[in-house]
Amino acid sequence: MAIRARESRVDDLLGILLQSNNQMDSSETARNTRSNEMLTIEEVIEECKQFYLAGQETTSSWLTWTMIVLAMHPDWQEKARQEVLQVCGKKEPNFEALSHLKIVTMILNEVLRLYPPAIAQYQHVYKETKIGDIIAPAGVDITLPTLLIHHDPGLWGADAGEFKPERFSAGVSKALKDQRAFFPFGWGPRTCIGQNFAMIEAKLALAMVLQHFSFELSPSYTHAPYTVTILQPQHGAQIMLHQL
Ligand code: HEM
Repeated sequence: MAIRARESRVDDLLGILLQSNNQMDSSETARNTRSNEMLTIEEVIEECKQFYLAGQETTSSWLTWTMIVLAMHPDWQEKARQEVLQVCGKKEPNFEALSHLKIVTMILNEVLRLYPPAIAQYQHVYKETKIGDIIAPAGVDITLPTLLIHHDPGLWGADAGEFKPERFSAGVSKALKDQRAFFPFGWGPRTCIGQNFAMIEAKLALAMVLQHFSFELSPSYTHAPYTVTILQPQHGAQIMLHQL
């Protein structure tokens, strides 16, 4: 994918995300101050639906892209498998073991960078907000193009389009100069509430696949990332598994 963000706008766009989260209007504040009250049963039902919708396709897309990318890069697949076997053997990984999977975490972060399930994030401006040279009037909707920013060579280097998990070898904070440019789960007070859960889920699923199978792309696979709400492989992910 040849994707370029207009570099001069990137800082402004990132700033908008932070500032708009800090400048909630009175209705938003009122919503937050309700936090001590009991939820109604309808609100509990809506929260459950939200968890289901926000938590299922996103993690499934993440794991699908991870399988595709590791099938394309057998060297990283093998490195990840060796780490899992060293830490967990063939036993089902427990929480403690998952926290020691450094290479797996680097790979998962790099997949989130290249294939963020949520390709953009949307902010509504409640009251006029000035960020740098931009004045965002009340009522404007702002799109933060996560996918473009995650692929921007100005932020990530000339190899921004390449799968290089080693960029995350010292953690997210050291992967790039401005760590606000990596935001697969959003940012600020409304950041994804499920992100730690999702990371555990993805590590567990990937570790168990690596323990028991090697995998490669089928000749019928065509690389065509596209979005219908979530970033997905347009023609499916045809992957051949070989039991180990
Ligand atoms: C790869 C997995 C996931 C990705 C990429 C992802 C991404 C996101 C993003 C971008 C947002 C918007 C944040 C913002 O506006 O700043 C969000 C919000 C949310 N996510 Fe996730 N998410 C994932 C997994 C999950 C899971 C597993 C759950 C629940 C079990 C979940 C529950 C939520 C909820 C409830 C919100 C709304 C939070 C709020 O408005 O306060 N997400 N997620």
